[in-house]
Amino acid sequence: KNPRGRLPPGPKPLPLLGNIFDLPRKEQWRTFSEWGHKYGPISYASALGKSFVVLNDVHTAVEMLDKKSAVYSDRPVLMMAGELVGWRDTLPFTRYGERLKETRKYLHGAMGTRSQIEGMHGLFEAETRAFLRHVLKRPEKVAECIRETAGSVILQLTYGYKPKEGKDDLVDLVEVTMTQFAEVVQPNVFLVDLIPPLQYVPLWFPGAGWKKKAEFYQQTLQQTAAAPMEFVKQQMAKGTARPSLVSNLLEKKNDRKDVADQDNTIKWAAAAMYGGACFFTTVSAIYSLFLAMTIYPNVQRKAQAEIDTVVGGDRLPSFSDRGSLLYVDAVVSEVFRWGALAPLGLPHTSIEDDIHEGYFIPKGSVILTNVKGMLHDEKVYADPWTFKPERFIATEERPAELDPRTCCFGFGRRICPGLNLADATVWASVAMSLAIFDIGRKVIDNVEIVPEALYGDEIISHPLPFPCTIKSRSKSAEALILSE
Ligand code: HEM
Repeated sequence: KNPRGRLPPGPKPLPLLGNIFDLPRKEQWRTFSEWGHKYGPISYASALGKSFVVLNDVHTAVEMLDKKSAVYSDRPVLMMAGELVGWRDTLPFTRYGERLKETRKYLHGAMGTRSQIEGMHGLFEAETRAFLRHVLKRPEKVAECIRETAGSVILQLTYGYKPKEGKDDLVDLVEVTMTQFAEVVQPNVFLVDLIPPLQYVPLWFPGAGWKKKAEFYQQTLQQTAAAPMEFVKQQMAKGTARPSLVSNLLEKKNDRKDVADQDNTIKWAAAAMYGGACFFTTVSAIYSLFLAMTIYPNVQRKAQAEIDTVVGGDRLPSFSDRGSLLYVDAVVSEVFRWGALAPLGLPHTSIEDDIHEGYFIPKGSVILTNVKGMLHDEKVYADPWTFKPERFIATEERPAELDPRTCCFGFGRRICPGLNLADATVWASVAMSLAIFDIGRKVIDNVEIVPEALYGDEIISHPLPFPCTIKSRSKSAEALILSE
């Protein structure tokens, strides 16, 4: 028994090893949901001397991570991805402290307010129109078109850099870096994550191939952060820079402080924009829309009927219509809920001991939020696995169900700084895609294929590739995007 208080309930630990065999390796959210049913909203496990606290409901996560954010806003140390490859320099993996505050301030200054996001509406609309044109030409490559568009939006906002259509060196470099990231961030794959002293093994040591890999990936990451920053500096020197997050920050830079240090902070703040957090989540949200529309044709028809009534057929929906397109808005919310793009959010850690609801939470505990479980909790969402935007529209018989934004963007001082941007880009994709396209089921040998809603098991989880057809709704719909 712990002298400081009772630990939260959880699976029974083994001597020395703790719960090493209880901690799931795959689809962790599923096991964590079972713990939620068995042990309640806070459960506890330990392994190799580390404490893990799993939160299974929104209320508890808000009470701990929002209301006690000074205690719960650190991140765990990731040996391979963070320390050796260098991802700790990017915001999602930055430890709690001054650097975190400064970087978040930079990002908040660039995309934290309504008027800043409104300033980006033109870009979102133009890029979404280009996206629709690309999909019309290559409907079977919709996933690729989504990635290209997300990359283009983020690179323009961050660096004023418009990638070349087709093949672009910077986009390619970013993709390589992100693939390397996905490999090194997986838990329990690299031994050094379990046995940290292995980091001191020299490069020449037999079996230290993983260390050479870390060094190589580190160079790629450094180059990916530095190259676009150099691009902006060169454009600024020539006087041809387009306004962007980086050009603004470089102009406003406070020269009283160490300039090199500030350049470094700006470089990594910018890298956080197109790093995993922005890119993969947006891509997954938009791909989830296409998946949901393939499975649920009635939802699609309802959204299209609303667009036809409010907007008509002779123009595309724009942000000025958002307030009148209630059902479309509900589709956006349902994409965030049903898709649960970040199934466990990102882990927080506590910087001091705490007592919460009578339970002792030791300093350094890794706090895992079961966001996917929260978004599919049948106590909160009726029929949670069905894509049903109506749930977010109150009727006389029942109130609207809980807005998924209360948890899908995370909590406290680590809450997603891109949430307004994400909401706006996803809205544009939903409204404009449904105005122009009919997304339908593939027919093979006279059999209609209804895809299953299957998602990958990564930190940011994507729908697995699925068959669908995408056709323009009419010649006049086509003309609206081709006339550009
Ligand atoms: C499309 C939907 C998106 C979802 C569902 C999402 C979700 C999340 C979640 C769950 C976290 C972790 C919060 C926590 O630790 O409690 C996070 C962090 C973060 N997100 Fe997003 N995100 C999205 C889009 C974006 C976009 C578009 C950007 C960039 C423009 C972005 C940038 C970030 C960054 C930089 C962090 C790390 C913040 C920190 O560690 O302090 N995200 N996001």
